Amino acid sequence: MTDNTPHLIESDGLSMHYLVGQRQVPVLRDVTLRIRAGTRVAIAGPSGSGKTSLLLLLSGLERPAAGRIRIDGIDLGGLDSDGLADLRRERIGIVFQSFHLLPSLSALDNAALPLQMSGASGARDMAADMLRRVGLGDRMHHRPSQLSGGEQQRVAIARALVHRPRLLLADEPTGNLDDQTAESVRELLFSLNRELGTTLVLVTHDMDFAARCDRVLRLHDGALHETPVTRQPETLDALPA
Ligand SMILES: Nc1ncnc2c1ncn2[C@@H]1O[C@H](COP(=O)(O)OP(=O)(O)OP(=O)(O)O)[C@@H](O)[C@H]1O
Repeated sequence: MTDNTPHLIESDGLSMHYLVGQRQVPVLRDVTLRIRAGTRVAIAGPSGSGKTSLLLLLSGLERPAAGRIRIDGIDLGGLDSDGLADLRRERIGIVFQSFHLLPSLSALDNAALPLQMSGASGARDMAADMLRRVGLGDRMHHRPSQLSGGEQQRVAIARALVHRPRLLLADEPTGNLDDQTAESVRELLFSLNRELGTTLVLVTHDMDFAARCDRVLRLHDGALHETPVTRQPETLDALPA
């Protein structure tokens, strides 16, 4: 990967607010962002600074009040809600802090769900392959209640990656896990980034986790600042812009 690697995410002048009654509460202001394909980027910042809101914009689950977002060259502003759903189905995986698994389905059926919903053939085989990659080859037929928190988060990661998206957005993916389990999920996310080339954008309060990414972006009062990473990046020839 070099400075010539294309940008997977390009955003310019993003602003966003929530409406509380009649009042507009600003959340993001003039956020401009470039993230190169295949890199690992952490978004840090105090509680309420807009981290989750930024992920919602990048996934097309919310729309900005102003500004532009391109994912993999596609302008999100030009897509209607079906188009945004297609974009997510094809190119984006999302992992939340709470795992959002369907309790009545096995790990295999949970992981296969996005592919089954889009009518893809071989959904269960692809889900089984992804569950093996996340170390759950022997837990495929367990329901979420029969799995540990770390295992449930692995199922959620397998589900987010089963369609081989170019971009994985993860919102506090280790926030609900004990230290040891959190470390295994961090390792897993980094190894999948290396193996599959998936661009990883993660929101985290954990600065050790953030420091192991290629870049750390910090949100403060809705504005974005880059924090230099002091270590040598593991996967890049040069730090991406
Ligand atoms: N649906 C909503 N309606 C109104 N205000 C909202 C809504 N969602 C979030 N907010 C407000 O927007 C601001 C940013 O929220 P956001 O969840 O993006 O922050 P965050 O940095 O992810 O916080 P945390 O680290 O606590 O998860 C907060 O002040 C929050 O109260």
